Amino acid sequence: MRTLTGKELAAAIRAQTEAEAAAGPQPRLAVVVATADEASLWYVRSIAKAAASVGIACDVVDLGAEAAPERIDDTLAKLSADANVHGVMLQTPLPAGASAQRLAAAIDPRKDVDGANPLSLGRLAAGLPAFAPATAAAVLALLDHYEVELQGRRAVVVGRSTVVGKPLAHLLLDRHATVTVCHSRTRDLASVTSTAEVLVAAVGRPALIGAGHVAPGAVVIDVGTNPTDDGGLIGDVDFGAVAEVAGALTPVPGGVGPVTTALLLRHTARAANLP
Ligand SMILES: NC(=O)C1=CN([C@@H]2O[C@H](COP(=O)(O)OP(=O)(O)OC[C@H]3O[C@@H](n4cnc5c(N)ncnc54)[C@H](OP(=O)(O)O)[C@@H]3O)[C@@H](O)[C@H]2O)C=CC1
Ligand SMILES: Nc1nc(=O)c2c([nH]1)NC[C@@H]1CN(c3ccc(C(=O)N[C@@H](CCC(=O)O)C(=O)O)cc3)C=[N+]21
Repeated sequence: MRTLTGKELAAAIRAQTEAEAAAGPQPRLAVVVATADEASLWYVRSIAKAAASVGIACDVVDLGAEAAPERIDDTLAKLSADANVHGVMLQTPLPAGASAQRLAAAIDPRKDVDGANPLSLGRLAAGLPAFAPATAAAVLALLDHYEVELQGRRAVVVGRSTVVGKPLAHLLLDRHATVTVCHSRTRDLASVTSTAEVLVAAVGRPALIGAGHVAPGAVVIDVGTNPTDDGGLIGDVDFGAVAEVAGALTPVPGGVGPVTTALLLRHTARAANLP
């Protein structure tokens, strides 16, 4: 079994991004936050730290966990109109009553470095240039880095969120995989996932995917980052059990996560250099 780690790939992407960022005016990313969710805030801090390390300016605009949707909308619109800001990201989760899908429409698609605007998802589905959500792009980047063949192969994505599952299904289709998407209403999940040559879990349920869900030799990508009681992190895949069956598997932590952060910064540098 090959362990597909993401740290080295993330470092390589950051190095490239540092060079891209240095080639023009300093890129600036604005991260809009309206949550007290610890995992989400951890991600924001790691974005800020990684941005500093590659020469990208990062403003965290914290509106507080009680922010009204109108205020979030207004903030996104102002940042989208600000010529000094090249990338705008709206962090999830959001306060009750606020819809990420609705609010993200206020992000200028040219600055939509986490592919959250419905226009970005539509363009992705249509095969037009757009920023993909960094997490979905990270799954593709890992598969490419480890030279996993996609054309003609059976790929199964578990999860259909706008941030991960849906855009990822389009990216895999675009690479000529035969794609099946599963979700909470899927009947007999294991019977579907065990047909996958490439299996991606993006659910948010600790160790949902066990040995019985995986075909021998399959490539398994674990997007899940579920906090544990002792302050650690566990994926959607039961690593120990699936490692006995799979041909290749990403670890959590140290798999998709670091690549996600690196790609968000790459997108920001590219947004700053758009003609
Ligand atoms: N490493 C990284 O960079 C990132 C990691 N994540 C992590 O990925 C995971 C998924 O995130 P996200 O997509 O935002 O989550 P969402 O909660 O938005 O979506 C979860 C999806 O999983 C489906 N689902 C839930 N339970 C089951 C089940 N028992 N069987 C099959 N499908 C199920 C849901 O189905 P339905 O649509 O029917 O409700 C839904 O489509 C989380 O652990 C999150 O922390 C997220 C973003 C980035
Ligand atoms: N609009 C939006 N887009 C997102 O992409 C998004 C979001 N909202 N809200 C929160 C989730 C979560 N997320 C993570 C990204 C990287 C790691 C990551 O790098 N984790 C490290 C380890 C962290 C640790 O050890 O605690 C790793 O996997 O190695 C984790 C989680 C992005 N998210």
